[in-house]
Amino acid sequence: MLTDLAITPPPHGLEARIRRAIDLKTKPPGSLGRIEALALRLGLALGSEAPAADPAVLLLFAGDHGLVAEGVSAWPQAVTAQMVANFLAGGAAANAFARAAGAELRLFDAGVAGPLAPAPGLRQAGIRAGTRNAAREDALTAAEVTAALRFGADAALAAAADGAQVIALGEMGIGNSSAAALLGAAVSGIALDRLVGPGAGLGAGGLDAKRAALLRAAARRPGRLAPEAALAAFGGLEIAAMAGAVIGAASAGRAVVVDGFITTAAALAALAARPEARPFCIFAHRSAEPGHDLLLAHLGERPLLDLELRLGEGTGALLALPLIRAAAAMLREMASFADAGVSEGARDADVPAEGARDAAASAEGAPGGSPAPQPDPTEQP
Ligand SMILES: O=C(O)c1ccc[n+]([C@@H]2O[C@H](COP(=O)([O-])O)[C@@H](O)[C@H]2O)c1
Ligand SMILES: Cc1cc2nc[nH]c2cc1C
Repeated sequence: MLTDLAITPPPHGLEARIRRAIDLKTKPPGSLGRIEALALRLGLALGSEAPAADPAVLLLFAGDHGLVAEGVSAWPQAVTAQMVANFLAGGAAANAFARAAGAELRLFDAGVAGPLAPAPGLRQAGIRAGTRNAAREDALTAAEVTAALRFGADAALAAAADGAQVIALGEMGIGNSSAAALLGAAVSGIALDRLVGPGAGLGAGGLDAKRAALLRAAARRPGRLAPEAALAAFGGLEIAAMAGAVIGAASAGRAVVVDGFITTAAALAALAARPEARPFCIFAHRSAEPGHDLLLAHLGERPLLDLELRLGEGTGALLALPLIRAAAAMLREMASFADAGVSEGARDADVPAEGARDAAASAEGAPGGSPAPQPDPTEQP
C-alpha cells in the first residue's frame, strides 16, 4: 500500500532519551500519568525530545456508499452532500470544535454522490461519485482504491509540507459505519456481527436489516482479506483516503490523530499493510459505536478519551488536541530537577516497577481482555 512512501522509524535511542527527560522533570516519576505516555508517543512520532503540537490540522474526508440502497442507515444519502455544504459554511460540529481547538479544517470530497459544485475550500478527488453497492458487487476497483489512497496520502503530505505537526483525521459519509464494519471484520478477523452497530442512529428493527445486508455483502468476499482487497470489496473512498493519510503522515514524520469507529477501521487497514506507521498514530477517543472497542482492543490501543461521542467528523480527535498540546508542553517547557534546583527524592521508593512503567508508556497499555499480545508500537525495530 503506497509502497513508494518510505516510513522512517523513530531514531535509535530516542525512546530512552525521552523517557529519561520525562523522569527528570520536576515531578514525582509517573505522576503525570498517561500524559507521560502520550508525550513519549508524540516525541517518537515527531522524532524529537521537544516536540511541538502546533500547527494542528484536521483532514476531513467525505464520501458516499452504494450500500445505502440496502437500507443500512437511518439517514438519506443526500445528507452527506448537505453536510459538506454545512462544513463549507462553518456550521458543523467539526467546524466549531476545530475553532475551539485551534486547528485548521481542510475538507476533502473523496467521493460524494453529489453532484457537488466546486467551492473554495473543497478539495475534490474526482475518482467516482460514491461507491458501488457492496451487497451486490465490489464497491471499488483496485485502481479506484489506489487513487483514493493516494488522494489521502497527498492531503497529509501537503499538510505536513505546510508545517502541520499533528494531523487529525475525520470523516462524513452516510452508510460508512457499514463499510467500516465490513472492512474491520475482513482485515481483523473479528466476527462481522460484533462490529455492526447503530451508526448514526438506527433503531432495533433497522439494525436487524443492516446486519442482514452486511452479512450478504460479506458472503460475496468471505474470510480475511488483505487491506487493499477489503477496501475494494467494501469501500469506501473516504475510508481509503484516511488509510492513505495515515501512511502519508507517517512518511512525513508527523503525528496522526485517529478519531472514532470509521477512522479506526481506516487506520486498521493502513496498519495491516504498513505496521511501521504505528508509532505515528495517537488514538483519540472511544466511540459509543460498540464495534469501536473491539477494533481498539484488536490493535492493543487504549484511547485518550471516553466521552460517549458517536458523531465522527474528527470531533473526538479535535477534543484530544489540548491533551496532546499539554504533553508537548511538558517536554518542551517543564524544568528538570537540576535546572530548577529541586531536590530529587528517594526516587526508588516512588518509581513503579519497571514492567508497569513500560506497559503504561508503551501503547498506553493494552486494554483488559485484549485478544492477543500486540506489538509494542513504541518499540525500536
Ligand atoms: O466515528 C464514529 O465513531 C461514528 C459512529 C457512528 C456514526 N458516525 C457517523 O455517522 C455516519 C455513519 O453512520 P451510518 O449509520 O450512516 O452508517 C458517518 O457520517 C459517520 O461520520 C461516526
Ligand atoms: C446530521 C449528521 C451529521 C453527521 N456528521 C457525521 N455524520 C453525520 C451524520 C448525520 C446524520
